[in-house]
Amino acid sequence: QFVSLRQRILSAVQKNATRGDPRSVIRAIDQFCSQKEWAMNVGNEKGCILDSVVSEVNPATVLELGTYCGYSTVRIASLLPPYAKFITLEFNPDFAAVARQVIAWAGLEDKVQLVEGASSDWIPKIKEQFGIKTFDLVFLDHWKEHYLSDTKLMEECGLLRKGSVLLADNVICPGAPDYVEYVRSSPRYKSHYFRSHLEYTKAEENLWYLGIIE
Ligand SMILES: O=C(NCc1cccc(CNc2ccc3[nH]ncc3c2)c1)c1cc(-c2ccc(F)cc2)cc(O)c1O
Ligand SMILES: [Mg+2]
Repeated sequence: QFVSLRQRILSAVQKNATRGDPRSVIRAIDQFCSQKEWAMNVGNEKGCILDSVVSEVNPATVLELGTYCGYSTVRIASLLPPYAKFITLEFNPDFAAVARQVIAWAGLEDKVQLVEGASSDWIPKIKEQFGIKTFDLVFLDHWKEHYLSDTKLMEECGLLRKGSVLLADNVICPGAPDYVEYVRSSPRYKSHYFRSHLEYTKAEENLWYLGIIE
């Protein structure tokens, strides 16, 4: 019968990765997606940039918008200090179901809270629901047309502070032009982009890094 791509990714992890070993989970997904079927994980090239930003910020609080199969979730969670609070938001229940199992296979289920629902519903509730004041790091990797509205919503909800770092995937492909325009022209942001490639391809891509200066 039909097996979805996300199920095939999960099977590749369960077959080829060692339980409790996050690096083997990342390697198994990257091998599957570069040798068998493309999937929209951030991938290893951009993943290394993500790793360096996480290590540099060394965040106590992290928000990820767009869990998908949990690839970037595992990369981030494996680098966090033990006291860190990490929330990842996924709208699609099927993606969330696979991500939970991938995160568990990596042995990181205690490091991250996967929340199912829409960012616009959840962002206003995060402070009270999770006891979080502001986020040190936000990784945007969900619907590209929601990057700008959700960034503004996070600002309005007081979830960003001087020094908060937003890291946005796919600002070129598929692209988030309104978001890039807004943060580049806003005096409140110091922005920087990392040249890279679309996951598992040679297509040009950028990861957009911005520090909130205020
Ligand atoms: O579109 C993308 N990803 C977002 C996405 C996509 C589908 C479903 C969801 C459902 N998950 C979801 C939704 C709303 C949400 N609100 N809060 C959480 C949350 C979670 C999310 C994407 C596409 C490409 C790509 C495709 C094709 C191509 F040719 C080149 C490039 C590459 C990427 O790296 C990408 O990240
Ligand atoms: Mg992406």
